[in-house]
Amino acid sequence: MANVKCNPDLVRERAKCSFDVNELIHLIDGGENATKEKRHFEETIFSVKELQDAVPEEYLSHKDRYENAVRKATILRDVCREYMKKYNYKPNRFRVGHGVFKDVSPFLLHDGMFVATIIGQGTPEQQAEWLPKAENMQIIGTYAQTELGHGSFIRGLETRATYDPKTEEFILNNATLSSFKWWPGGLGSTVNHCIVVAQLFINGKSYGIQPFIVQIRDLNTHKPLPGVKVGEIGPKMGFQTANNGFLGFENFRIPRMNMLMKNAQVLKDGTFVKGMNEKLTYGTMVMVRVGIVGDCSLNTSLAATIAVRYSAVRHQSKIKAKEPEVQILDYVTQQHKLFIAIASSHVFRNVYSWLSKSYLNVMKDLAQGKQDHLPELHATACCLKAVCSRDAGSVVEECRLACGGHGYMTSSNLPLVYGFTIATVTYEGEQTVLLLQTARYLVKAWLAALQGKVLAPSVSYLSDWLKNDNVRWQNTPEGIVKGFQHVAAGKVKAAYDTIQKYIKLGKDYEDAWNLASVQLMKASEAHSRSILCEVSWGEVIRTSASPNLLQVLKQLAQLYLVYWTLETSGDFLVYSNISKDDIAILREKYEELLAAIRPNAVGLVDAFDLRDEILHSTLGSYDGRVYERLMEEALKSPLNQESVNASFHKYLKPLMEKAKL
Ligand SMILES: CCCCC/C=C/C(=O)SCCNC(=O)CCNC(=O)[C@H](O)C(C)(C)COP(=O)(O)OP(=O)(O)OC[C@H]1O[C@@H](n2cnc3c(N)ncnc32)[C@H](O)[C@@H]1OP(=O)(O)O
Ligand SMILES: Cc1cc2nc3c(=O)[nH]c(=O)nc-3n(C[C@H](O)[C@H](O)[C@H](O)COP(=O)(O)OP(=O)(O)OC[C@H]3O[C@@H](n4cnc5c(N)ncnc54)[C@H](O)[C@@H]3O)c2cc1C
Repeated sequence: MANVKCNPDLVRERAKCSFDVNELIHLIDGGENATKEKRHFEETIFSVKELQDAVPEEYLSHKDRYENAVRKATILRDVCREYMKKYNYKPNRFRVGHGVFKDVSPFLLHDGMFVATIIGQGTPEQQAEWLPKAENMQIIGTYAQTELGHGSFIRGLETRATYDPKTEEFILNNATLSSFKWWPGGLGSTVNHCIVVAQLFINGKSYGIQPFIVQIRDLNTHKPLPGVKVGEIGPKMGFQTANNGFLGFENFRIPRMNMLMKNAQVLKDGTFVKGMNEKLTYGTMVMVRVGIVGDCSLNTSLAATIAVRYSAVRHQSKIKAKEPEVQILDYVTQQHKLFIAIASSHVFRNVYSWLSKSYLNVMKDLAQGKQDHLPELHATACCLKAVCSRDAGSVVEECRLACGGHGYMTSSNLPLVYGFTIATVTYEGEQTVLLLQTARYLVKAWLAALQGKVLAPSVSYLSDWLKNDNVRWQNTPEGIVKGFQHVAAGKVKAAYDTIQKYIKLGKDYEDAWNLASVQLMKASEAHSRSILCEVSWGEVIRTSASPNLLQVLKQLAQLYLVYWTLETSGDFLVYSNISKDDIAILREKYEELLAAIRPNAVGLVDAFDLRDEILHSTLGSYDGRVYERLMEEALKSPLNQESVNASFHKYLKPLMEKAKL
C-alpha cells in the first residue's frame, strides 16, 4: 500500500502517527507471522479475477445478485480449499467474505452452524457419516430452527418429529403455517440438507426439542424431495445474499440415526435416553454467540476505518473565521462520534478472546462430564452478545451519520455494513431475551451472595459489594472499573428487591419477574458493561508492546471507560460514590483523551489492516481519493450508460406536451 498515490491530508496524518502501525497490526493478528499469512491469503483471494464484480451488485436484480453470490461462493470455496492444502492455513473467512460478497455468503450457515452442529451434537458415528461430506461440500446445509411463529421461545417450536418404532424412522410434519421454518440462511435455493430443530414425540409423549439432520433436496436435480415445501423469504434490510428461506414437511420420513444423538438418544424400540443436561442441545447457539462478539469487532473496525479516513480527507466549515476550512476530523464532536468506534473494536476483540478461552475451557469440562461452569458461560455469552451487537450497530450507524450525505450512498458501503451489523442484534437470540437470560443468573447469584455462598468469578463483585458498598470513588481506570461493578451490583439488588416487593404485594414469581423486567434487563446490561470494562482494561495493562504503542492502547481503553461512565453518569450518581466534581473531572479527562488520540486516528484505523477490497468504500479507501471514487462509482449506474432514458419519450415528453394543451 505504501507506493499508492494518496490524498495529501492522509499523507500528513500518517506522518503524524506516534506509534508503529505495523506493530499494532501484528498485535491484532497475533504476531508478525500471522500478519504475513493473512496478507498472503488475502492477496491470493483478491487477485482472483472471477471474484471481482464488473458492475456493483446493487444494480443486479434479486435473482442475479443471488446467482452471482453462489458463483463467487463456489469459486471462493475452491480457492480456499487449494490454499489450505498448500499452506495448511485456516483463514478468517469473514474478513475476505465481506470483500467477496460485500454482504454475506449463501454458505454462511453451512460453515457457521451446519458443520458446527454436526460436530457439537453428533455422536462419533454420526460425525463420521456426515462431517467429511459437509466439509467437502458433497452436501450443503443450514441450521433450521426459527419458525414463522417462534424464534425466541424455542420450547414453543411446532415442527414435529414423531418416532415410528415399526420402521425406525421419524416422521416430520409442519401441520400449521406458524410451524413453518422461516429465516435459515441458504435454505431458499442453496442447500440440500438442514439441521432441523423439532419437537420429538414418542408414543404421543413430548420429549422436547431435538436436532435432526435432514436431506431436503435431491443431490442431482436439486428438486425438493417429495413431502418438502421449501423456498426463499424475499428481500430484507440486509443479508440480501444470505438466501434465507422457509421450509415445511408433510409426513416426511428420516431414519432414526438422523437425530443427532450426542446428548439425548432414541433407541430402536422408542426408548428415550436423557442426556447429561438438556440445555446442551442449545450448544451451537452458545458457540455462535461467542463468535458474534468477535464479529462485532470486525464490523466496528470496517465502519471506523471508512469514517475516520473520510473525516481526514473531508474539509468543511471553519473553526476560526480567518483560517481555511478544516478537516472535519478536527471537530471535537466528530472525534466524539468516531474514536469510541475505534476503542470499541479493540474492546470487543479483547473480550472475544477472553470469552473464547472460557468457552473452550467449558467445552473441555463438558467432555469430561463436568458442567459446573456452563450456566456462567451461558449467562456471560448471552449478555455480551446482546450488548456488543447493540453497541456495534449504534457505532456503525454513528459512523455512517458522521459521513454526512455521502454516508447515505451505497458506494460508501456504510449502509451495507449497518445492514449486516444490526442483524446480529436479533439473530442468535434477540437482545432483550438474552439479557433476561443473564438476569436469571444474576438474580440467583445475588441470592447466593446474600446467603454468603462463594460466587463464580464473573459475579464475585456482588459479594464484594455486599461486604462494602461504600467504597470511595477513584478517578483511575481501576476505580472506574470498580464503579461499573457498583452500578451493576446496585441494579441487580434493585431489580431483586423489586421482585420481592411485588411478591409481597401478592404477585406470583413470574408476574413479579415480568413487572421488574425493565430493571432486570438494565441490570444485565450493566453487568455486561462491567465485564467489558474489566476484561478490556485488564487485557491492555497486560499487553506487551513498545511504550509508544502501549500509551495509545491505554488511551483507547481509558476512552472506553470514561465514555461509558459519562454516558451512564445518572446510574453512577445513583449507585456509586461518584460526585458531580468527579464527573466534571472525567469530562475534562475525556476531552484530553480525544485530543491525545486525534493525531493517531488515521494510524489507528490503518492498523485494522482492512484492504480496499474488503472495505468496498468510496469514502474509506487507503488513498483517500474520495470525490474521484464517488464520481467513478456513480458513472457505473446503468442510467448513466445512455444519454436519454426511454422513459423520457414514454412518459415525460407526453406529460409536458399534455401540459401545453
Ligand atoms: C454463523 C453466524 C450466522 C448466524 C445466523 C443466525 C442464526 C440464528 O439465528 S439460529 C437461531 C437462533 N435462535 C436463538 O438464539 C433462540 C433464542 N432462544 C433461546 O436460546 C432459548 O429459547 C432461551 C435461552 C431464550 C430460553 O430457553 P428455555 O428452554 O425456554 O429456557 P428457560 O428460559 O426456561 O431456561 C431454563 C434454564 O436453561 C438455561 N439455559 C438456557 N439456554 C441455555 C444454554 N444455551 N446453555 C446453558 N443453559 C441454558 C437457562 O439459563 C435456565 O437456567 P436456570 O435459570 O438455572 O433454570
Ligand atoms: C438476518 C437474520 C438471519 C437469521 N438466520 C437464521 C438462521 O439461519 N436460522 C434460524 O433458525 N434462525 C435465523 N434467524 C432467526 C432469529 O434467530 C430470530 O429472529 C431471533 O432469534 C429472534 O426471534 P423472533 O424473531 O422470534 O423475535 P421475537 O421473540 O418475536 O421478538 C419480538 C419482540 O418480542 C420480545 N420478546 C420475545 N420474548 C420475550 C420475552 N420472553 N421477554 C421479553 N420480551 C420478549 C423481544 O424482545 C422483541 O422485542 C435469523 C434472523 C435474522 C434477522
